[in-house]
Amino acid sequence: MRIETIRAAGDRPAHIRHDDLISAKGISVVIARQLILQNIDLSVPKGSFVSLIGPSGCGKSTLLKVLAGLVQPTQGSVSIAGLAPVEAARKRMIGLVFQDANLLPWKNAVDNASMLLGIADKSLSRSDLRARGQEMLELVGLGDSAHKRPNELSGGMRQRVAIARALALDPAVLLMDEPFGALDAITRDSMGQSLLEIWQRTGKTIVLVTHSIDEAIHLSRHVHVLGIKPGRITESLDIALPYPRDLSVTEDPEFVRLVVQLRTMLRSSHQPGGAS
Ligand SMILES: Nc1ncnc2c1ncn2[C@@H]1O[C@H](COP(=O)(O)OP(=O)(O)OP(=O)(O)O)[C@@H](O)[C@H]1O
Repeated sequence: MRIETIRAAGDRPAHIRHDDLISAKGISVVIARQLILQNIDLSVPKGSFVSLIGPSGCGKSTLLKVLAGLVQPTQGSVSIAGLAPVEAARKRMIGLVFQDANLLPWKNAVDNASMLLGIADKSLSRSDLRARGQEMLELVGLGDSAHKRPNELSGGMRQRVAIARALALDPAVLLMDEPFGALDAITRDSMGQSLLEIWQRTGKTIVLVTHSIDEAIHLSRHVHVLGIKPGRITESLDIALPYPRDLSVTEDPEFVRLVVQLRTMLRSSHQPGGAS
């Protein structure tokens, strides 16, 4: 399955495929009279794993917020399964995970994991919520830590709870903004591997913002490189390494070749306003 990404307006395909869960067309964002994103087209097929990578400040988070309905584009439109993002979010189709887990310090892991679900569905009883929270903690490998409060959890464990909290809503799409950015290299690797396994088990569609070339290649089916000033998609790379993947994939010669290729793409993306 290929993801179509169009790099410039003149390049736009005549139609978006039916299996695209996310379809963003002609997205431009102006904030405080600054052009942050310019004419971004992005299609993400259902069940795919896509990463966005690019220099700091190029607009990756802004693009993710546009997909989530948190930022309204100045131009262009986004559809999530045919719905505007705000509507999709209202129907609990979007799960969000940020760099900071933002857990409630006075609640234990299981109550944090079910917190958003409890807000979204008032009909659920406390025991329903606990059961769902526990199920999600088990999915993220934290089944034994349900009773622990955030201050008793490591950074990686807190992020696992944040992922459990997003998954508890059973969203179609998981939008993740540098979720492992604050973790040490080894924890980050194992979190990436866990995320892959969760993705394979749940079939969610994932869009991940990352600064890590290795992480993008290890996890994704497809990587989009954003350039800076203004933020736009400059290149896209298919990652044809077969799934399931584990960390040994990083020693595969094809992985190493892709790292070099993506690094070269990223280098050019640092040139403001450079050719797409
Ligand atoms: N609410 C806002 N007000 C003013 N400027 C903003 C706002 N939101 C984003 N920007 C600007 O938009 C640009 C893109 O920001 P964004 O956070 O999307 O980039 P990013 O690629 O995610 O950066 P990083 O990799 O450092 O997290 C930056 O120049 C930022 O200062």
